[in-house]
Amino acid sequence: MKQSVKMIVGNWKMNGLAASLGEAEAVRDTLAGQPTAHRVGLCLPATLIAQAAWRLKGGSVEIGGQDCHAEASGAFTGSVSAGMLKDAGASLVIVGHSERRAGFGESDADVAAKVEAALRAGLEPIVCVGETLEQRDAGRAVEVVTAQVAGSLPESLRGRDFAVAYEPVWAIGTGRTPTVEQVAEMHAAIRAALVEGLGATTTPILYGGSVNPRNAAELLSVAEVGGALVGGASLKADDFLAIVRAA
Ligand SMILES: O=C(CO)COP(=O)(O)O
Repeated sequence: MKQSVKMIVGNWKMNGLAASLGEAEAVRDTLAGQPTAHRVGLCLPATLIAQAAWRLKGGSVEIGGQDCHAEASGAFTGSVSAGMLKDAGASLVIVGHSERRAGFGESDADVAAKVEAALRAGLEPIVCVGETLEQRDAGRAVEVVTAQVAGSLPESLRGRDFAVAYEPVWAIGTGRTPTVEQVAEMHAAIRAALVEGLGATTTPILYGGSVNPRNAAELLSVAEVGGALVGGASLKADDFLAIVRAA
């Protein structure tokens, strides 16, 4: 199904200081003057969320975190809980990003536990899946991603608001993107897995990986692409807004 309202979400990763929130304010101001039908969000470093919530108050930009702990509180030095993100002003949270899966050893079960924590805190999770180049070259992309969907999305998501982001690991930060045929194949497989597992027929499936103002319109026009999860190009308001306009 082609979804008309898209979800365009920026992931700033470990980038940005208080001064960088000027870019977020520019996004807010532009959307105030030229409203869009699409949902627009920015997933910020945890340190900026409270200040962003205050500075962007009243605008249409949704604020999110980039990860959360599976527990609500406790002796987990350095970690941030879903409830803390919510308390700071977030409404979204990315979970299971490949940089967390690879760099921090997060398994599908770990991701599912974080999804549960996000739901308990009242956050809308954006659950990331995606194959490595090695897995794609071995012809296993659909199998790998289907297994990630089955393992990372708990039954408690049934009927809840959430999104899935398909982010092929080899497309992240590389300037390389899959062909529209590859995107269509992967998003169709993810939709089938979502319908089978959770009856989720309309949950947005975002595409992420080297989305930029030049390729956004083509990627966002593919069947079952319900939006974009944008890394590097979300750091500058002009680029991010160009992607929103391309949707
Ligand atoms: O990982 C990503 C978003 O979560 C994609 O990053 P880039 O857009 O920088 O490739």
